[in-house]
Amino acid sequence: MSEYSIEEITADHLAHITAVAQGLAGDVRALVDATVRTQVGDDDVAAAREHIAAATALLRREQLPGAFGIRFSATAGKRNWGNAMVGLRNPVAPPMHMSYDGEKITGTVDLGAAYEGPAGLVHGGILAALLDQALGSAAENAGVPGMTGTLNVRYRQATVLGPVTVSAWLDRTEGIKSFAKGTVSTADGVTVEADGVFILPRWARGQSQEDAVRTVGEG
Ligand SMILES: CCCCCCCCCC(=O)SCCNC(=O)CCNC(=O)[C@H](O)C(C)(C)COP(=O)(O)OP(=O)(O)OC[C@H]1O[C@@H](n2cnc3c(N)ncnc32)[C@H](O)[C@@H]1OP(=O)(O)O
Repeated sequence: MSEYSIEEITADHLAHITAVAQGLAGDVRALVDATVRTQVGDDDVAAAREHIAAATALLRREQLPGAFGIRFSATAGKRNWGNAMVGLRNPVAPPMHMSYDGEKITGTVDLGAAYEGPAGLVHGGILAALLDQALGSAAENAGVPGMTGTLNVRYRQATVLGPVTVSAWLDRTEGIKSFAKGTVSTADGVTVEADGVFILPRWARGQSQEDAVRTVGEG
């Protein structure tokens, strides 16, 4: 699949482009938060829009033909920098920071005003997306990656905007199907529970486990 590619880069270049991408995405995230919460008058909004249009035109000077995709390299491992939940250069991603402890995955994320659903609370679709990512990554991390087939989400109590922790782990596998579970927690305790089935797509079946992780995996 063309969205997965090999791109060798040096460690120095990786450090440089990481810093540039994180800086830009962070600035745009701050702009989104400022946009949701601004109370300035029309003139200031008009002036801000001119600046934003100029910045957009600058960035449009040179663009990828499509999405970032998922890139592999010996130095950088896997780069899913366009990912909507964890992508390092994607300002839409909150982003969720993932850490790995054996087969358990922990995602930490601070959800601000841009992720609101009910007043002061996190949008349920955002929570489902974070869980989809974490459960899928748990399956991938355990060496049994797959596309989300089914994701069941149970919202046990409201999730207040602010810091949340997403936990995920592989429950079991059945052939090409991986079953993962996870939770979202805040200071209030567990707010959401999820379980999902992740299925190796037909085109990836028969590959070695290593190849499957490099061509199906995303987390
Ligand atoms: C990848 C690592 C990811 C890391 C991070 C992930 C975060 C992001 C995750 C995503 O957002 S993935 C994008 C959302 N998901 C998709 O777009 C998936 C679209 N669907 C497909 O690609 C295929 O339908 C799928 C790979 C899920 C299943 O492939 P097939 O339709 O060819 O399945 P097949 O007919 O061969 O059935 C294989 C087994 O899976 C079962 N199955 C099929 N579809 C299912 C389903 N949707 N839910 C549960 N089980 C399902 C099916 O019953 C059967 O079970 P048994 O072997 O026990 O008989």
